[in-house]
Amino acid sequence: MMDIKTYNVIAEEGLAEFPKKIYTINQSQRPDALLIRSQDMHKTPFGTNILAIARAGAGVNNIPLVTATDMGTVVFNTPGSNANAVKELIVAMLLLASRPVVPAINWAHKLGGADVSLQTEKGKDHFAGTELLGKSIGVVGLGSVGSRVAKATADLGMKVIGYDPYISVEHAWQLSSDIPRAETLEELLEQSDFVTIHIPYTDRNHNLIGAKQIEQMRDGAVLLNYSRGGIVDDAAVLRALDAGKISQFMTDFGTPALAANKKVIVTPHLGGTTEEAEVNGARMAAQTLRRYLETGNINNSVNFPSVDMPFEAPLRLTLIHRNVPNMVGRITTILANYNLNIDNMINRSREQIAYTVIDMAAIPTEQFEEIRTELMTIPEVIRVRILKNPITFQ
Ligand SMILES: NC(=O)C1=CN([C@@H]2O[C@H](COP(=O)(O)OP(=O)(O)OC[C@H]3O[C@@H](n4cnc5c(N)ncnc54)[C@H](O)[C@@H]3O)[C@@H](O)[C@H]2O)C=CC1
Ligand SMILES: O=C(O)C(=O)COP(=O)(O)O
Repeated sequence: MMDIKTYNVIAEEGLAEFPKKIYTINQSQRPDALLIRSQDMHKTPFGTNILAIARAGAGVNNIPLVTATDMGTVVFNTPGSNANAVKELIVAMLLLASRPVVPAINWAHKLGGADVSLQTEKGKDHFAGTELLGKSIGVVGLGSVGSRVAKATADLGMKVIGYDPYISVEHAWQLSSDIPRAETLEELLEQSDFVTIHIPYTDRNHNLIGAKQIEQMRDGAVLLNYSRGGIVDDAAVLRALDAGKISQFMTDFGTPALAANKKVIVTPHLGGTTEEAEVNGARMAAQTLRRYLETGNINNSVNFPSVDMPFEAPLRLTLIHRNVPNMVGRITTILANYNLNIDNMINRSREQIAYTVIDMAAIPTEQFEEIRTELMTIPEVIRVRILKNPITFQ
């Protein structure tokens, strides 16, 4: 049996992916893997018993990736699972930035008496807005969310300009060729009535939008941050709002200072919070976790290489080790000493870490621990697992 520990609200549909015959959920003091959303894993200790952490969602800045990698803990996310939810919220926020719908509703609800319609017609002009049609929007980051935002806003008749110097081939294909791309962030900022950010929080992206970038924006522009706090320098934004340089800031990452400012609209980290996105993310995370725990195959990892080798032999050895020369030689020498014949093998690396998967014929279960211990004597080996093929193992 393996135990999955969860943090945050994880959709039942995702948990249902774990068959009760082989998994328990939140039952063990020493779980085998974690299934989380925004839980701050920098402040949540986890030990080497944790083989993997699956983040149902996109951002992984809540997970100490270097520590996890050094411990041999594979971290996954669920690319694109909540991108439509974020896109739809961005459309809503753009509309709210253009038309004072919320104050207008609050006003309308307070109206009373027999002449409500008279008061309505007399007062509604206080709530006149503007239209999105023909306005320009700069989309910073053209990944799963940004590419969808670019398409949706183009469909609304906005003039879209994108910026993503690191765009993946897959996302570049998804992006309409009609959407022009800026060479520099400055070029995007200078041309946009609205600027929306859809990039991960990394050291490099800390305060990507600061005082200098805000100065490059159009006077009266609207800024949206539905990526992460820390990507936008909130103090610089508040100064720019007070000075009238930008007109509104809409963010999913509130602070007391932001919430106290009338030109700021704060939403409570709602981007990925729809029923559909929660189910998508939980299912995808659970499936990815199961694949890794049961077969050792890796996809959608943010710290380990992808590996997809059909599990056909009775036994599979998986080894996480440092990416240094002659590892495969040293590993196979040990296996040869046990007279073990290799059916299939794959070795992949990603930066400092490497992953070797070896398929072979059945050996007695009693030998597992001895072989595992011997392989662990190689100093660069971090973790060894021996997986039984549930179909072929005798
Ligand atoms: N508010 C919410 O609830 C949600 C927030 N997010 C945030 O949005 C981020 C993006 O999500 P996805 O689009 O799904 O991720 P993604 O990985 O598909 O796309 C991110 C894109 O940003 C680009 N990028 C990175 N640094 C950049 C920079 N300095 N300038 C321009 N482009 C840059 C990358 O090349 C990539 O194409 C996540 O990392 C997460 O922090 C995502 C989902 C929900
Ligand atoms: O996917 C992301 O990066 C998000 O920010 C969504 O976070 P959540 O799963 O709603 O806590």
